[in-house]
Amino acid sequence: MIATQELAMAKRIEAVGVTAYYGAFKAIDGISMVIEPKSVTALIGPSGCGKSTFLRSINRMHEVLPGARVEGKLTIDSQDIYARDVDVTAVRRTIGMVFQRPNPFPTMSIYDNVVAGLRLGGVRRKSLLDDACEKALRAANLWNEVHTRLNRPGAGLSGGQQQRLCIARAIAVEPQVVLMDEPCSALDPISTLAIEDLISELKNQYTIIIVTHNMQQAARVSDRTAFFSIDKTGDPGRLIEYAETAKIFTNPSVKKTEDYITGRFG
Ligand SMILES: Nc1ncnc2c1ncn2[C@@H]1O[C@H](COP(=O)(O)OP(=O)(O)OP(=O)(O)O)[C@@H](O)[C@H]1O
Repeated sequence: MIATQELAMAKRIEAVGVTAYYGAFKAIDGISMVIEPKSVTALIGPSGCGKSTFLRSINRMHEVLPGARVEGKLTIDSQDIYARDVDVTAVRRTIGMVFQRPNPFPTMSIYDNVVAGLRLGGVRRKSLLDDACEKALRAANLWNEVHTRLNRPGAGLSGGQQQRLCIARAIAVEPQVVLMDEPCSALDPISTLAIEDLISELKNQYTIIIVTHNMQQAARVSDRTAFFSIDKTGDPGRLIEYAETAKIFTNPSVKKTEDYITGRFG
């Protein structure tokens, strides 16, 4: 069994032949890649190529849908997160996730949102929760804007602030990996830049994987970029090219990558 403490040290992710299904439909096929610790990896590609499916395979969220399953191997620092004796809750707790639309718990205060995961994990002492709340909000660049109103509802913040609140909530439990599924797609350009700055800061501590449709964003925030694609509707998504972001955007090895990043398809 993977203990939380062991996972807390985990950083490097390796996918070997990861294939995911929704019922009989194969959505991604044979994805193999190594994601380095303390880096930002962008997943790009046309709609339906399986970026979100792959992302959700990494924290075992894909399988929560009825009929959905994952084959292949996914390891975090050599520990197989799909091994039969793995504690799935511990895996999910160790891998923070930020979604497309900010989704703070609507009836909870800002404070309660940030510490929700810690409370679920059994932390009760107020001083510990207070410290963790401040630390996470500072790390999410939100403390200065909200510290005088921690007891107000999280839903009362602007969209960009709500997304930073969701990032604070994700990092409060000190995961080593943070998955972000188009975290800026519902945000205005200023809030988007704030999140991008935040991602650049957070990578000093976390391994970050971000799905984005915005290629400028991938170019700005990521160290490595993985380009996924599908041949035609109904086919599974495949990893076409994975390399340093600068290489993908200036000198890709595969013609299909070049066609995509130059806007010729997708
Ligand atoms: N809940 C689901 N049930 C059945 N099929 C699904 C489900 N979610 C996604 N799919 C299918 O799986 C494939 C991959 O979808 P996925 O959302 O992973 O792609 P994506 O690259 O993230 O797309 P987008 O960029 O549009 O968000 C698509 O064909 C999609 O229709």
